[in-house]
Amino acid sequence: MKMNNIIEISDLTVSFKGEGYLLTAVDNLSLSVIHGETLAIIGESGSGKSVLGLAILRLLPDTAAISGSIIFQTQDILTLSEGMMEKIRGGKIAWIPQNPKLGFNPSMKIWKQVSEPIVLHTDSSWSEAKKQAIRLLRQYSIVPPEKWAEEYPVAYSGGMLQRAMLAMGTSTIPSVLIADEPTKGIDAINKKDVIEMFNTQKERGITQIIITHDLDFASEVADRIAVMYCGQIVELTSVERFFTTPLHPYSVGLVNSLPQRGLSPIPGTSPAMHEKQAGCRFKSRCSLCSRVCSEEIPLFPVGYDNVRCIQYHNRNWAW
Ligand SMILES: Nc1ncnc2c1ncn2[C@@H]1O[C@H](COP(=O)(O)OP(=O)(O)OP(=O)(O)O)[C@@H](O)[C@H]1O
Ligand code: NI
Repeated sequence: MKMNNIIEISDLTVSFKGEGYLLTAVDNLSLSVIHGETLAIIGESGSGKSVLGLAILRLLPDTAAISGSIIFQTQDILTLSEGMMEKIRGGKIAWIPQNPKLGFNPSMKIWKQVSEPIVLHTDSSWSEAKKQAIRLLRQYSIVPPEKWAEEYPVAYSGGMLQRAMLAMGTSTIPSVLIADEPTKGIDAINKKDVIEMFNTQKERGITQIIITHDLDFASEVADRIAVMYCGQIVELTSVERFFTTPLHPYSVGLVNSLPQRGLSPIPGTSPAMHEKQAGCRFKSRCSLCSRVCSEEIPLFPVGYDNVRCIQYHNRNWAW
C-alpha cells in the first residue's frame, strides 16, 4: 500500500448469476484512491458504478460473487468479519445512497437518525448527539434546524432529504464518503449548495468517491475522474485533463456530448453486460476501431496515461 493511498482496489470482480449466464458488473478492476482527494466515477447507466461503491461498503447481496481485494488503510475489507464491517460502515466509511428516501427510516424523527451514527461510533450521549445533529442540520441549510429536527422524513423535500443525508453521513467525520448520484433530482439552485457541501467536506479532509452521471457537477467537485464502461475503468485522469484532453474514445464522446460542446451523442448503445466480449468493449461504437480492437483485449496501463485503448497506445497519428 502506497503511503498516500487510503483505498487500494486490486483485481476486483463482482458477478451475478442469471439463468444460463453470468453478469460481470465489475470486471477485474484496480483503482487506488488517494488520501483527501475527491474522485468522481462516471459512466453510463449499468456500467457498474453503484456495484463498485456497494462492494467497498460490503453492501452487496449474497447473490454477488466477489473476488479480488479492497484494502482500506491496512485491512482487506473483503475478508473482515461482519462485526468489524459494521464499525467501518457509517463510522470510517460513509455511504450516501442514490435515493435519499430509501436511506431514511420513515418512522423515525430526523434528529434521531442524524444522531444515531454519533451515538454508535463515538461516546456521546443521545442528548449531546442531538445538539450535534441540530448543528449539522443548520450547517447543511436546514433551517430552523430545531423545528426540522423534530419532523419525520415525509415532511422533507427531495433536496432537503439529500442534505439531511449528507449531514447524517458526515456526522462522525468519516475518513471516506461514498455518494451515489448526489445531484439526482436536485434542481439548479440546490445543486449549488450540494457542490458547496462536497467542497466543504473536502476541506474537512474527507476523501470522497462520488458516483455521478452529472459531468458539470464532477467538474465542480472532483480532483480526478475515473471513467467506467461495461464494468471496467477505461480512463483515469485529472479533472482538468478530462475536460481539455480526454484520451479514451469513450471519454472523448462523453465530453463532446456536453451542451457546451454541441451535444453530439455517442452513437449506439453499450453491449449487454452478460454477453462475453472479445477485444475492446467499446469497439462497436468507436470511430477509431480497427481489426486489432476485436482481437486484443486493451490493458489498463498504470502510469501517466491511464487509458484502456489499443489505438491510443499504438498511436502513430496526432491523438
Ligand atoms: N443485485 C443485483 N443482481 C443482479 N444484477 C445486478 C445487481 N445489482 C446490479 N446488477 C447489474 O450490474 C450491472 C451494473 O449495475 P450498477 O447498478 O452498478 O450500474 P450503474 O453504473 O450504477 O448504473 P446507474 O447509472 O443506472 O445507476 C447492471 O447490469 C445491473 O443490472
Ligand atoms: Ni448506479
